[in-house]
Amino acid sequence: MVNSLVWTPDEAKYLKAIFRWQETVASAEDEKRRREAEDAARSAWEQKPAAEFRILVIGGRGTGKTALLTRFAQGTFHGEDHPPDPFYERGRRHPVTLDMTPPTITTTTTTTASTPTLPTTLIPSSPITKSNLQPHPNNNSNGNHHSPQTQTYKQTYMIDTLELPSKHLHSNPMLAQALSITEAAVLVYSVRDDASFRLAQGLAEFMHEHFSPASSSSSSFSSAPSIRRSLIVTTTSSSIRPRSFSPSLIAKLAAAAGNIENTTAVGGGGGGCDDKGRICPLILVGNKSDTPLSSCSSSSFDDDEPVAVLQSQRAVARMRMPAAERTFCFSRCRPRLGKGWTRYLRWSARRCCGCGGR
Ligand SMILES: Nc1nc2c(ncn2[C@@H]2O[C@H](COP(=O)(O)OP(=O)(O)OP(=O)(O)O)[C@@H](O)[C@H]2O)c(=O)[nH]1
Repeated sequence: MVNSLVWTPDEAKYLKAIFRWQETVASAEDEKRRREAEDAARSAWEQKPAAEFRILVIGGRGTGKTALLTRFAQGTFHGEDHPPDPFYERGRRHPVTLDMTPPTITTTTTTTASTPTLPTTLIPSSPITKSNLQPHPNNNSNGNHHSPQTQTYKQTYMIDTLELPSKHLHSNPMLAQALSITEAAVLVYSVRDDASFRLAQGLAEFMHEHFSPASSSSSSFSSAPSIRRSLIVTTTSSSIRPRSFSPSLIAKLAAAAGNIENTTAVGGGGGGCDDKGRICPLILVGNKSDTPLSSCSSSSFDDDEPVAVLQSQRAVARMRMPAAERTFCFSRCRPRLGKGWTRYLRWSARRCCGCGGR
């Protein structure tokens, strides 16, 4: 029937079939992603992670922290209709494998591609084994390399994400304690909810103060500011020996936890170092960006882009510290739809203070 919401039996049957088909496709895809995530986790675990990192995920109520972490660890999205996951305990543990490039490698001897050798002093943070060292496709494969040489290798890290319950957000001691046991923070707000953004700004300011050398009782920072960039980040996990990691590596891992795709583009964010010299990269994540832009209020737009993006950049710019890498600071995501939001990434990259769109 035209112009009517009453369907003929045939139309109803047809629509039902379509909906059932869509459901089947969606759940099959989700199931496939979940299985892939599990396989990846298993094989990464077998490779033995080089280190563990704790990443704190904070943000207002209902901003999608659980959704982000479920997407991160399981590759799936649990909507309102899904029953809660009984195994979810305010956090997820999941491995992340990154392509690593040693900062500089100069070899004076002839090496072969099958048995690459790296000067031990150039190994960045953890042992490189033959199994995870893979020649870069651009490398000369005839075996004769002369300096400079670039080789990438894969390194797996275990990420322990902790979600801070929103009721603890207003307790500064609680938040400070949570920050003191984590290596990086993912700060989440919902792009649909101004109040959650204001809360995120307040949290960012708190973190700025918490990690600001100015608030530190130690005076060594003010006397030697140039040392800050190379300060050692140590993990507090008793099973891991303290060692040095670059802030950009931690930022990449935090980006992975925050479902920020293309982590090679994310070098760091706001943040700073506390009085123990710990550097805490911060990544600000605008969640639920699957909302069609046109459905948001027109006052939220500027040149077809939401003002929240600019607000986020300002918020992070305000808290940028000399210790933090000056590259990426925040991004938007949509765990509901999974991957595929590089448009936002590129958009933010272009506007991110001086980092261009690498
Ligand atoms: N459309 C859409 N909905 C989302 C997205 N992420 C989360 N949600 C929904 O938002 C609601 C809240 O998500 P949660 O992940 O439970 O949020 P939370 O921050 O963990 O909430 P609290 O634990 O109460 O603080 C749920 O109904 C999710 O399905 C998204 O990217 N898009």
